[in-house]
Amino acid sequence: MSPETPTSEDLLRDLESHTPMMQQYLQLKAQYPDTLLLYRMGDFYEVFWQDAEKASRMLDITLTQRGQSAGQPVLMAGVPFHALESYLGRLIKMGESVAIAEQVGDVATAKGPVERKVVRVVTPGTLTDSELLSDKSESLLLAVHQGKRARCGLAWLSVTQGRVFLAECTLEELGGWLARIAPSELLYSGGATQRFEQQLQQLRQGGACTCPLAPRPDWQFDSALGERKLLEATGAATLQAWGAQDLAQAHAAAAALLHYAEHTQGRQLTHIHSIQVQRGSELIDLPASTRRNLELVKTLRGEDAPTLFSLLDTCMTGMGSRLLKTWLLEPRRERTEASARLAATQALRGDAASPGPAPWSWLREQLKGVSDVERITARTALRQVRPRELLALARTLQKAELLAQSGQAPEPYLAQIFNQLQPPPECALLLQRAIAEEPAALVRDGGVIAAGFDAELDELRAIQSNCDAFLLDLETREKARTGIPNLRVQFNKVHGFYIEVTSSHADKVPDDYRRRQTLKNAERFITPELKAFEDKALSAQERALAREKWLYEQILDQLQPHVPALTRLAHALAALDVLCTFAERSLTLGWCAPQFAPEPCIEIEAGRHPVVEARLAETSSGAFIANHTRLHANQRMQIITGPNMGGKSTYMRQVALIVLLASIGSHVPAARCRLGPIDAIHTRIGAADDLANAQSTFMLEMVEAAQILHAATPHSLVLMDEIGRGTSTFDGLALASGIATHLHDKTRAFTLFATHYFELTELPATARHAVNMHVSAVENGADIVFLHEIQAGPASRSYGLQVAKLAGMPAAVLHHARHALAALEERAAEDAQQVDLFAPPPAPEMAMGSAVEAALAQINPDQLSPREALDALYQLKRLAPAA
Ligand SMILES: Nc1ncnc2c1ncn2[C@@H]1O[C@H](COP(=O)(O)OP(=O)(O)OP(=O)(O)O)[C@@H](O)[C@H]1O
Repeated sequence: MSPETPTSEDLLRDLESHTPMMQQYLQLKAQYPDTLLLYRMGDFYEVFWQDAEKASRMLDITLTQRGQSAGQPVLMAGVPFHALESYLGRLIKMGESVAIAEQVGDVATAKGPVERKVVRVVTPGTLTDSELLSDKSESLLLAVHQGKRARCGLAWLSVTQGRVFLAECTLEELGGWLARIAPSELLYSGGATQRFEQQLQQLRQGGACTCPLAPRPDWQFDSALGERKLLEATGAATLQAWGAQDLAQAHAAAAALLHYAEHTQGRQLTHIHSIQVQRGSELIDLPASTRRNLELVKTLRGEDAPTLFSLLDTCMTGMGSRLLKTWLLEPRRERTEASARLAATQALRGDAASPGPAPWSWLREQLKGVSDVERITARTALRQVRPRELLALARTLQKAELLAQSGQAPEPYLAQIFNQLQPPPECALLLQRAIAEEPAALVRDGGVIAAGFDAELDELRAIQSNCDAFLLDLETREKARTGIPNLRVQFNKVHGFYIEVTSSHADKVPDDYRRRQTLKNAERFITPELKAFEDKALSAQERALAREKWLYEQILDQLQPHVPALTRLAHALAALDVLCTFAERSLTLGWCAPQFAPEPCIEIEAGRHPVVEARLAETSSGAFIANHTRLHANQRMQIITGPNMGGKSTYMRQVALIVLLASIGSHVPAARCRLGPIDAIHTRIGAADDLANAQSTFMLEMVEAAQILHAATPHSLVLMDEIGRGTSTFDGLALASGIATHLHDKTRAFTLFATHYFELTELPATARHAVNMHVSAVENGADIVFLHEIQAGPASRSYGLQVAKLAGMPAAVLHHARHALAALEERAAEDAQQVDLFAPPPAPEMAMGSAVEAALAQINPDQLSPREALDALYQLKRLAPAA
């Protein structure tokens, strides 16, 4: 921003001295100080001063200077009105918010600048336009409240859904929540402490969320206000129905959330009909690192494919794709829902022996072309819906009705879905009757309401289309009445309708003809009947348009009560779509139904990595080798060794993916799968320098490993891939052995521990719940052939040099390395003094005189009130040795 360019506050101070148009602009801008304000001027949207500089930089549009206002040169930049959506899309992608001021006054009657109003505020987290939204993902707005005692309140919603989500967590857990919710925009209080704000920024930089952070006024984060707003939005008397009554911190966040959402939409959100409270303890924990490492929805390079989601998502509708993504990222620990989905999928797969297409295939045919009922419903509630969307909704409701009737499903979960597919009858009927077959894109263009819906509109339209017939009819009648053979009834724009009689027949003109215009050889007349017709015809078009607009508003009014039922219907369509997808994927990819077990276990027979398998098939690079996994209460850890490129990472990831797929109620890429309770999937795989956060590869590795050791439980699945490789061999080995021992003895999580430190294969000798596994490879002369089979026992060697040869390492380097390796192995054999890596260490020494330190260690500053903090300080003072 150029330092000379005045800010809008500077300019506002001198409001009176600006031109009337700039005064109007500045007054509007004052209401949206942090938002780029696009100001409609004729065929352009203009931005001024600092906004102009910003927009010109971001959109690469020309910055111009035109005239002066209050002695200041006016800096401006503009975009053509017809290209607005594409510019908006770009700005939103860059995290910018945009307010759009349209001309709302009458240009003809306005004195001074035409009245303008901000009609829309488009922000990354509150998008509703289908052109700006991705079909396959939600755009979520999240508000975070800094509560007392290091607690946070969270409230989030997608404006295109009818549900608000609430949660509360500790400050430490916030990163995990942000990663899980993945908001498009995050609101926090401008009154939050500096430390809290820094923490948010750090989480953002650390990749927990990538969206813009927007501070909002502190008063909006008010718990009582939030509770009231939630009650108002849902129309409920109490929040108990959703178990959302005792969440004061989350209510405070909800207050700011709803306030902001309403502010951007310019109206109350009337389509919020339910609240969902999310408790961390109900979901299987998938930390950000796990989502990333398992490439659930993004590849490690940040692309959309190939990922688990891209492989799974053959949904027929955007609603289905979005729901599938939600299911995938929010697996539940409790298995009732997953079991219901599995039973439904089984029913949809059908019976191979029965004739005709399988249920899933027939249903997917019906789901083809189904419109985005969820978003159309939200846009209806927000009164932003376009005529063609209503037509699409009408057609989908017809389809849904057919589906509802066809679905005589004995399977209870499907029966419940089919039940909800029944559209509200009056709603379907209303839309069928009201909307024309091929409506114009916008109501203001007319031709939106169907013929036969409204008598008055039909009459107005009839006047326009029957004009010619009426005039011919009148001409015939008048010719007969007056006996003037060349009498003509005509119309021109200046004089309107008239009857023209040549001068030679002037004597036959009847008394009721009034002269309108005299020409050289003719006279033009008007009659009371023609005058009445003229009045009707000339205003008919305008009146028809006005009538259509009014009727459209009436239709929107009548649709409002159906919004909850339509939201349910949308959800049922989406769920049906995902379940059909589960059935299709299961059959196409040869997956099996998992079984849930009450006791701790992960048993997989012939498991495969679905994405690697698909890629091998695509590139015809051979078949994927299936592998078994057996983990249970007495065998909780596998130490996996074997050559580079042998398939260790693939194997570990496939176990995690199978566990996740089973947990969401999908079939899994295996011949058989039995799964006990799971509360988290932790992964420590690979390492990428986190330069943004100033963390080295090794530091990041240790931070992630430490987090896992703190968070994992006996019901967690932990993948550790080559821990310790980022530092010197001894440090790395020592740390790896410590971590493996801790996971085995203390955490007792199901652990897959891949390593190149052969020393670690000694662990199972003393750790009774650990076993050695290795990926097989065979040597073929100087080359190596990977078999990718997981077998019992430790690997014999690591084949690093052979892999380097495969990678095209120069022969001279390999020659050198072979010599070096031989020398190293010889020396190692000579001083092969056994070091017992797994011998228990002596108890850590208590440092002398550490009473102060011990007391300090007990203190958690985030959980102290100011009073308690002061007391603690006095206590420390007392403990400190006298100086
Ligand atoms: N079970 C399998 N069947 C067929 N091909 C496989 C299998 N597992 C792995 N591969 C192939 O081998 C490649 C390397 O696998 P992976 O990355 O898992 O090896 P790794 O043992 O972890 O190697 P490193 O120790 O170097 O990390 C994969 O990209 C895949 O193409």
